[in-house]
Amino acid sequence: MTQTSPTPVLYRVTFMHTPASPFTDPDALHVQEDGGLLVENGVILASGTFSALRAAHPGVDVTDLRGGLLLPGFIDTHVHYPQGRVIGGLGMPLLEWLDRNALPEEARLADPAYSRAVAQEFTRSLLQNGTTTALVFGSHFASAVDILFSEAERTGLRAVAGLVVSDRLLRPELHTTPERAYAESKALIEKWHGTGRQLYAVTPRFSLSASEGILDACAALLREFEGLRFTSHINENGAEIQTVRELFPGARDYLDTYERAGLVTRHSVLAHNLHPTGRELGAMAEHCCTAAHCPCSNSALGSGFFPLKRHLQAGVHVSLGTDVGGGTGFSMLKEGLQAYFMQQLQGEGGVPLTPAHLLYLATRAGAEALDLHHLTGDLTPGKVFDAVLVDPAPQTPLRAVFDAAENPARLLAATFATGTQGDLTRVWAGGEAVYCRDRSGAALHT
Ligand SMILES: O=c1[nH]c(=O)c2nc[nH]c2[nH]1
Ligand SMILES: [Zn+2]
Repeated sequence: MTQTSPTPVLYRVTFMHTPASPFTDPDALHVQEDGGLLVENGVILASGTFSALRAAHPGVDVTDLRGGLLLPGFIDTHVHYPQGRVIGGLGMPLLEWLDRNALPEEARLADPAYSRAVAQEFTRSLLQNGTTTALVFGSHFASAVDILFSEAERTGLRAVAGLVVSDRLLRPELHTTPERAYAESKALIEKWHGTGRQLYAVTPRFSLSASEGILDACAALLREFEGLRFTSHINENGAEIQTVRELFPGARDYLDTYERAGLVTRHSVLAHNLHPTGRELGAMAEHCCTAAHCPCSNSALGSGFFPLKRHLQAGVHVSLGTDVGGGTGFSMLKEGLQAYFMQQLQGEGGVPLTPAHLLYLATRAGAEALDLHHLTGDLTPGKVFDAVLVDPAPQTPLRAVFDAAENPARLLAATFATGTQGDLTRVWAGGEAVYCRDRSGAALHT
């Protein structure tokens, strides 16, 4: 990634963010109309009204973004790098979808030329959608994961990613051994963990495809290296859960297959968790791990409704993920809206989500899940300037709402309800403009 400019810039724009959680703090949403954000060396130095910041910093260059709405860069906590080209495999439950749709494509990433093209599409798709940090489910091939990290670092995406490891029940070319999984992961960790914006996540695909030996190899890596993250899948689909039960007769439940290997910690993010037991929720809360909720995928694969209320009541942290390609695209706006829909559809059993909840789930909740909230996830001074500008073009549905809005809260609600990638015109990662589109629709970066 190119160096950030050391020259300070004062951004003039209405901005919103959630430095706290609306699930616990009714005043979590901060709205600054005609705001100012002073950014230097990629870091936010000061924030407030534009007039106050202008008075305090009269000589600083101003970038005028009035007419738009600035939000923190989105944080997608579950997205599969090798699945961008198989979005849209509708009409199948999880295990059939894996066999017929996802795994044949994942096998193609053995070819470095193929994986480079896919990595470029993937990083571009995330940044164009305003996602500046992602917990990425990598590839089964170490060469493809190396290429992903180099593309992420080149484009400015903060990727928390790793080699996906499995040793049974997928396809032979996607299987490895505990020894090879350990050795290849270690080499990637030594090269990429903490390099630039990149971090490493130890990633067994799911217990269905992982022997105890490979889970132990994952645990050895977590013990050996500081600050690694851990991610996998859990409790997504009835047939999957039943198979895991048969494969681990000694385990109390699905979570226990990871827990007894020492894989469930503050740095663990488990995707889905649609069908948890009370014990699993209690243990997840105790270990301070996160459930990544992926509502578009859950709908597309018919996997079920996410029991958000039970997670919150148990004290389990929840973040949001697109789960491309089980999910339907890279938009965290669409994902937030689908989360809202699915809670609405549960009636009394659902949690009524406000636009503040959706913004929190799409930004700060992900930063907390990844233990990166000291760096990103909101726009308070001291944070890195990871941000996205919503600035709908004239004569578009969202522009009509923006122009008519009587208060800024309407802007946020409408952004989630009807905003698309086409309404996002600028994205910054670490203060650097990593995506920029002019009013004609021409992409100027990435
Ligand atoms: O939604 C999912 N997508 C996947 O690729 C996958 N692999 C295991 N379990 C999974 N669930
Ligand atoms: Zn997934």
